[in-house]
Amino acid sequence: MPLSTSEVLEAISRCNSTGGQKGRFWVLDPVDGTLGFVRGDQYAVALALIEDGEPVLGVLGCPNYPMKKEWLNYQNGYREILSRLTSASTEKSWDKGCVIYAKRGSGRAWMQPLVHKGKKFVWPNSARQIKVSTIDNPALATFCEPVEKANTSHSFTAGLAHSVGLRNQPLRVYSMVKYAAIARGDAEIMMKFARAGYKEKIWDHAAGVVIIQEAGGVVTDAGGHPLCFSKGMYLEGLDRGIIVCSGAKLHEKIIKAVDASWNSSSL
Ligand SMILES: Nc1ncnc2c1ncn2[C@@H]1O[C@H](COP(=O)(O)O)[C@@H](OP(=O)(O)O)[C@H]1O
Ligand SMILES: [Mg+2]
Repeated sequence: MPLSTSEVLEAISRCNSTGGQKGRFWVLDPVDGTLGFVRGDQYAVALALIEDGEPVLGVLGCPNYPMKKEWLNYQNGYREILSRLTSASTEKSWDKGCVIYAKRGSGRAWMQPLVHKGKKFVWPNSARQIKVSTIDNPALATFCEPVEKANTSHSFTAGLAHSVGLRNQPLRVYSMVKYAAIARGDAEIMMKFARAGYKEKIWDHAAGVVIIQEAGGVVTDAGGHPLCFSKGMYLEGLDRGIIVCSGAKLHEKIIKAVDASWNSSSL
């Protein structure tokens, strides 16, 4: 039986899990990419179920995911394009927003439109399976990274991109929509190198990790180790940064490039 609004709110307010290696709990980031949200750009509603320290279910609601991948890019003026389109008579046909989800071990990740134009949604309806990109040539690959300079080192990733042979400009996107973009095959790589001392939170990654893995991709820290969701609210022991790739070949190249350039970086 579905829960009422007040029952859902009551359940959310309990929020008493401290995480850890045992047990089952939900991780919710109600607005991931707060800056993207307030700027009318990309943001995500991210939900994951963690069982015995492993994310087993991931759901990403991406209300502003655009029709064209290029419009994800903050610097391409997505907001301006969007406002021009929505102010014109095309508003009704503007098709944006999706929900992406996956269950661990199923080998499948799914995407469906966020809005069903009044139709009752009976799964699978218009849900379709998504897979990561098959591009493994760095010259053809696109990498994503946070928009905010404060959240990652753009100069370090520019150096990595150069040494690996990535030629495309980075796709700078707010929030876990970056994970969604890779799961959908709209980009091949995500890199995030936060400043020393910043501790990544489990709710900023858990849903994305399940979705990427089930869509055929790889998520590790910069040492090539899986992210650890069993030590409470932080990704404890994270080695330098987070690397998400559509496949093992690109992933290996990035990890090697990080090792080669880390000591001479100022991070
Ligand atoms: N100084 C910092 N370095 C790295 N990440 C940070 C940060 N400050 C905040 N963040 C995290 O980065 C998330 C946004 O991701 P991105 O930079 O990829 O758009 C924020 O999620 P919220 O917006 O939910 O707080 C926040 O958890
Ligand atoms: Mg967040």
